[in-house]
Amino acid sequence: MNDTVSTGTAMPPSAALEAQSLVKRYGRKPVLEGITFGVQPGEVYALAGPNGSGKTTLIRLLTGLAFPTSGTVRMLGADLYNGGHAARRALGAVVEAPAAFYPHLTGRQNLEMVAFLSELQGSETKIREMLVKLELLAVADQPVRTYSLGQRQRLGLASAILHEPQVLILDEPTSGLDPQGISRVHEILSELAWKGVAVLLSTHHLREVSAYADKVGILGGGRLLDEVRLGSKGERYRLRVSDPARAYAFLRTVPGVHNVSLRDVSVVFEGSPNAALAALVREGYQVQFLEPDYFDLYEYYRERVKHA
Ligand SMILES: Nc1ncnc2c1ncn2[C@@H]1O[C@H](COP(=O)(O)OP(=O)(O)OP(=O)(O)O)[C@@H](O)[C@H]1O
Repeated sequence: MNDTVSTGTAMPPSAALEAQSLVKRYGRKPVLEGITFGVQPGEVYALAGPNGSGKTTLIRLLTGLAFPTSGTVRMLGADLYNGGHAARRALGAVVEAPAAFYPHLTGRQNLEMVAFLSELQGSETKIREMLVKLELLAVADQPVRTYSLGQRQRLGLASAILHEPQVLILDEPTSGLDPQGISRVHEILSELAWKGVAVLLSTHHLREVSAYADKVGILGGGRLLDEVRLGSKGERYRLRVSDPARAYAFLRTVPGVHNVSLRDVSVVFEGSPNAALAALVREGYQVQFLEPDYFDLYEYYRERVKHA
């Protein structure tokens, strides 16, 4: 496993969204087998997994659209299945995107309907703000049936976050969006997380999501195979040097250089690249290259799913 990430399924008690030992069977067919994980306030958690691994089923359980065979889901500490209103009030969600809307009503009217149903105060201003944020103002007064897929996706997100939920759950929020739409959604989700919202999304786009997710849960065969915490990028370096085994041992003694490891014929470390380079050159090593060591989530995922 890559050194820039850490894994584990331990769940601190302060998670805004907590799934505990979730099992789902259809008849005798097991779809999810004992899923336990949590999403903290301010965290973006991406669920990844091959087709049929159970992402949509898990999202349906987490949003109360389906019931588990056993296990619990808590939203801000309230039980989703028995706690009723308290848990659901905290939740905003788009499951099976794009969300369903009244096609003959305009985008604005659809949001008014959502605001009415969730008894939102001051909704006119909030709806306008949301239309601006999601870049839908120009089409706000057109019927939704005339919207493109990207516009529907953004309207779905608008309706999910209109009541300012503390937990946001989205099934593939960027599928069908163009690059500009994708980065707009990223910005919005990052901003919500920054404000303390716990965001859970499912995705097939690992390289895209690794740019802004804090954690990735890898589902495979109905189990949570791994959780990957994405480290701060650009702090690790990799170098190729003559006699890497000896250089590895030497770098471990250099001040300002830490967490040194040997990966194949490369030496990987954290800390100051200048300190490492100067020390190696001073000792007579020939350094062929030194570069930032970016963690490739996609490659890691492929290996993890292959060996599951
Ligand atoms: N209502 C159902 N009855 C029986 N089996 C079901 C039902 N819903 C889902 N399944 C099965 O559960 C498994 C997981 O399906 P799910 O849709 O959750 O996977 P997914 O990871 O979301 O897949 P994809 O990436 O293709 O969307 C599949 O084998 C699917 O056939």
